[in-house]
Amino acid sequence: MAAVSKPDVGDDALLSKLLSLLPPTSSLADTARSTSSSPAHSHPRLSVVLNPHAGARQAEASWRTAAALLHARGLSVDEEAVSRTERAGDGERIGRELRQRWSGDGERAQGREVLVVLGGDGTVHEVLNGLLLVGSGGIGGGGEDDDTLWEGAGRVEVILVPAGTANALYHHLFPPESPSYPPDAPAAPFHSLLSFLRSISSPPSPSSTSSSPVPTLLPLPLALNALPSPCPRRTLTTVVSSAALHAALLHDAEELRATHPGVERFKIAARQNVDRWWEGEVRLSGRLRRYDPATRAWVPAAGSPRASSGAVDGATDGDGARTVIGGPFAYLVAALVSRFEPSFVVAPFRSPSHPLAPHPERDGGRPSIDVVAIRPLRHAPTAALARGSEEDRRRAREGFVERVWSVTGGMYDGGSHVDEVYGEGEAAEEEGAEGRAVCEVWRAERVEWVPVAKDDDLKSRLVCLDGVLHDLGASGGSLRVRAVGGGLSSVRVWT
Ligand SMILES: Nc1ncnc2c1ncn2[C@@H]1O[C@H](COP(=O)(O)OP(=O)(O)OP(=O)(O)O)[C@@H](O)[C@H]1O
Repeated sequence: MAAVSKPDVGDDALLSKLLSLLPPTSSLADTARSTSSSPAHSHPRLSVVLNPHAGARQAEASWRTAAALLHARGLSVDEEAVSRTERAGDGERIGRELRQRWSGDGERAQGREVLVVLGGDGTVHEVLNGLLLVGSGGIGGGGEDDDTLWEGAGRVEVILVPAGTANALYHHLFPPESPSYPPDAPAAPFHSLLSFLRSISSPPSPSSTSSSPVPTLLPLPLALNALPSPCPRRTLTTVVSSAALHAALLHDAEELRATHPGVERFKIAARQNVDRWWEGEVRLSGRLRRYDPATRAWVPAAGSPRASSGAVDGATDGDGARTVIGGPFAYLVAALVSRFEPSFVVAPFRSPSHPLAPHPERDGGRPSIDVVAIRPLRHAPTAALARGSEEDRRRAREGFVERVWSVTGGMYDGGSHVDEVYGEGEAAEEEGAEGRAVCEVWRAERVEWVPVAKDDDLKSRLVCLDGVLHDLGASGGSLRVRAVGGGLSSVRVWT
């Protein structure tokens, strides 16, 4: 990083507004240099990855604003430190190259690396995979535990500038319903950058920015996904691993991208798939809990699983509980973040400010994933109908659609679906409110999805990893997901 001439400022009024949100200081670079003995303040080196193709193609414009803001605070970025993705998948190459540069001998092998990512979730996903996933690992035999994450990850600080369509990770970190992050404010895309700049400024004066959120470096939640033969590979996720409706609708939504560039394409695609059910089972293990709508708290899940069909195993494996959840499923996601769109809150307990959020101390430093599922056969009338003829089963699926819409309505209503319970006599298993939950939520360390794969039905086998679709194949392959990160050695993001 070196100071360069003042970049283009597309919108001076916006720049002034952003500067007014920062504490006054003569030069942040001076401040950073003068306090370089402290790791938190050591001189940061900035690199930028920009996806010009993401979302509504606003990444270049956002970068002009971000660059101007950095420049105004004495932290300009050389053009050679800015990488633009040139095609799909390019983010991974750039992430790999950054790791190689940062792991070399000399100065770059230590100290802070600040990475500004301008794109959507897909861009973040690609860059982090290239940056963090090292070694060939092995999925067979030793399982996904053979994998290694780059040991230098703890030196990397990410600044997110949302430029995609959904920007789930960004809105998870800066929820638009929070008074601190009003979605229509000019600063809305720059909260992460502002936090970083606040962190290296002199302490705020009592009158200046006392209402600003305290800048925090938050470890990014990550999961390692192992895909089966014949194309075994590992992928890191930062948002979601999913199957069933979520994966199927993303498949159809991709075909709608050209005609419907905004998030409405996801709703159209959901309507095309909402009456489908997915056969298979989910295996949960590690530290395992289940949400109880009666007490609005986590309860231990071992010994208390209730599946509508299929095997149930509540055994303890020495590393926590192990439970098998039988299908069919109408909805199934393993979420790392609270939401998949700004106000589509699928896993509310992931939200950093929620009382049931993952908590490094309470969780003993163990990372987690929240599994959110809808199993139609937990609804007694639906289960009764589904036991009949093929035609009855079709009617059962159609009849259950309104339940799925009701749950997704709750997702758009701040995440209220987690407290939706069946009425008296409606639940297939009457075991208190926990048994009557329409939508089940578990928190686990490891999740395995074992679908009943059908040769002639791609959607029965599809999984979605941060928006990227994968076919598990027709030969009985499963998706294994393991929570990683969340600790001191993780990549962290400015919030
Ligand atoms: N120059 C490019 N041309 C075409 N595609 C690109 C280019 N650079 C990156 N891509 C691809 O663009 C895709 C979309 O990017 P990204 O996911 O960041 O935006 P989005 O889909 O609009 O947002 P979100 O994932 O937040 O909904 C990525 O899958 C990436 O591989």
